[in-house]
Amino acid sequence: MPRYAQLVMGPAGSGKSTYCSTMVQHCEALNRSVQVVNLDPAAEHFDYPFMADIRELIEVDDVMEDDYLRFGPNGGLVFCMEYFANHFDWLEDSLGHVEDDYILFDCPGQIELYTHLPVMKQLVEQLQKLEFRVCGVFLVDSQFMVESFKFISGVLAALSTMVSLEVPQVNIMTKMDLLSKKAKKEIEKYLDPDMYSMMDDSTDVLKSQRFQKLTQAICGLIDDYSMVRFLPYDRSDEESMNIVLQHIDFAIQYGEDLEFKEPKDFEEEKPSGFDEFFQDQVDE
Ligand SMILES: Nc1nc2c(ncn2[C@@H]2O[C@H](COP(=O)(O)OP(=O)(O)OP(=O)(O)O)[C@@H](O)[C@H]2O)c(=O)[nH]1
Ligand SMILES: [Mg+2]
Repeated sequence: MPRYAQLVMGPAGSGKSTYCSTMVQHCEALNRSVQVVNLDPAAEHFDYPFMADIRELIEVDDVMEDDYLRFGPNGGLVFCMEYFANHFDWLEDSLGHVEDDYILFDCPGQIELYTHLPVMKQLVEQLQKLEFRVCGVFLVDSQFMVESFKFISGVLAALSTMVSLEVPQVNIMTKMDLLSKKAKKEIEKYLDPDMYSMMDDSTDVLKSQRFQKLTQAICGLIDDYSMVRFLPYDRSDEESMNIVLQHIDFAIQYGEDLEFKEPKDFEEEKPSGFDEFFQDQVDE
């Protein structure tokens, strides 16, 4: 039986830890058992129970305080993640070998982890070795998406993660509950990839014509290939959480194995029936 994993990624403060805690509560209400693993060695506060915590292995503060290493917070985090990649046996021991389990991995917010460092890809490969079906969940804060050039940078960050990890990915716009009615309407165009090329920036931030043209050209490219789309995530709206969960479940085929059992049982009877029939014919 496979196991299921969501890698919850995204820029700093995009709402990854909040997503994990609200998703666990949502799943509990649906009678589904979901666990969380903290992979952020700099994390301090959690409002969810976790099954494993990377800080048992290594913590950013220890790396920064080390007289020999002398890292700052970002370099320290990269060091921690590389150390983690060299000690995946810790992860294997912490996860155990429970079939059919469903785990959310709360990742750190440094964007370089998703764009060019190899550690996330190594983590995906390790999880696949442990029989996990992995779905990337990339979070972007909806507050930053109201101007088109900011939206493009969100799209490109999501795209570069998708390309480097090579697993199905669901992109999510978080904190929708903070948007006003007007902003919600405004943001609808960002939720429909067919509209990307038509995006027109109404703010006067984009004064340079060439910058505007570049934005439009990138939007056109994304639109032509329908490469990236976003789902809204509103933690105060069960329906929006359900839609996100359904997309992820579909991407990792959660529950498919259960549906397979019935037809298999039915088909197993058929061949033996045919065999008996043909055996009878031979006997005659
Ligand atoms: N209103 C609202 N606030 C949110 C939501 N998601 C996150 N927040 C707030 O945004 C802040 C950052 O959220 P976190 O969940 O810690 O974000 P994160 O991505 O885990 O941050 P890092 O781990 O530091 O990268 C917190 O103050 C949260 O309460 C949301 O859906 N709605
Ligand atoms: Mg966090």
